[in-house]
Amino acid sequence: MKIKNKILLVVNPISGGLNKRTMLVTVKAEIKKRGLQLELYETTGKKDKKKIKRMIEDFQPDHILVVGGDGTIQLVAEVLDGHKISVGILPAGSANGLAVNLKLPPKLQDQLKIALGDNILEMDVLKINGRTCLHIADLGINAELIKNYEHASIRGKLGYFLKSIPTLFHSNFPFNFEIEIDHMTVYKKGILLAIANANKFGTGANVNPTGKMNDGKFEILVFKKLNFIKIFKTLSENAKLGSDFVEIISTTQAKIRCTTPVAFQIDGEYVGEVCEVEAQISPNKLLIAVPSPIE
Ligand SMILES: Nc1ncnc2c1ncn2[C@@H]1O[C@H](COP(=O)(O)OP(=O)(O)OP(=O)(O)O)[C@@H](O)[C@H]1O
Repeated sequence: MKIKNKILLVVNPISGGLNKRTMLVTVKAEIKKRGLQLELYETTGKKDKKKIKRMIEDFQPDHILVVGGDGTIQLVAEVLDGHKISVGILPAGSANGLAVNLKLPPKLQDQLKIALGDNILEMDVLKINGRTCLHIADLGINAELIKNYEHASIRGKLGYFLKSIPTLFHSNFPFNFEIEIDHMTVYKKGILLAIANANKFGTGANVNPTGKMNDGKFEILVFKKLNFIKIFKTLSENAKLGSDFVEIISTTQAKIRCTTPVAFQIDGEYVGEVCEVEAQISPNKLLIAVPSPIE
């Protein structure tokens, strides 16, 4: 395992609506205690990629610690595309979908041990319509919910639930999906088509229980109908979802077309309505610190 001497700490000061001051005191104290060199970068929302790239060239870090939500981790992953620098996450966003999938613990001290530890996962990264996806993207009803939730005044799971009621009434589901994989085309009808590198949505729904983040593949999940009991079951760790509820296709690349524009989200961020999506596994992995070795 590569020795970590130089740590670049990337902090998003606004993510999750949290004040990071106390958190940063703890993080800096731990880095000092370990005798590591530290450089801090605070994101501004403007030209962050370019500025982080320059810091990497100047400081030559061995490891990057990210304090932020999924958007900040994506930003760092994009800067690191092709680099062999590892990343540790200190989740500080509103949903923290990647942290949920990596099973990171809730306490900062435990997160720090993992984020500075030696268990590094060579994680697959998806490129979807040219954007980076680290855990789950989807077309359909969940993306519509995320779009409405972004404008909601009540945050958290309650806000998501309250927003779901009008969304379900106004949605045009089911949608017609044309899925092209290796020159073979299949047609599916469903309420939601997910493109999953990981197992869970940020809300904890375990929709892809057998998916692995380091197998060089992703899953296309087509949810056929709106079955609230089955959706509720996905919140259990060992959810068994029959093919009458969800159909799963494992692949390395796919083109998906819809007959009408459908709401689309990547890693919990609403992208817009699209008719065509192209997804493939990137040749470059993201080296990410995880709680225990993952085969
Ligand atoms: N200093 C800043 N001021 C305003 N916006 C910022 C700043 N730094 C970063 N951003 C914006 O923050 C967004 C990324 O936030 P991030 O996804 O990390 O947190 P979040 O939205 O709270 O969390 P999650 O994705 O887990 O729900 C990007 O849109 C980026 O442009």
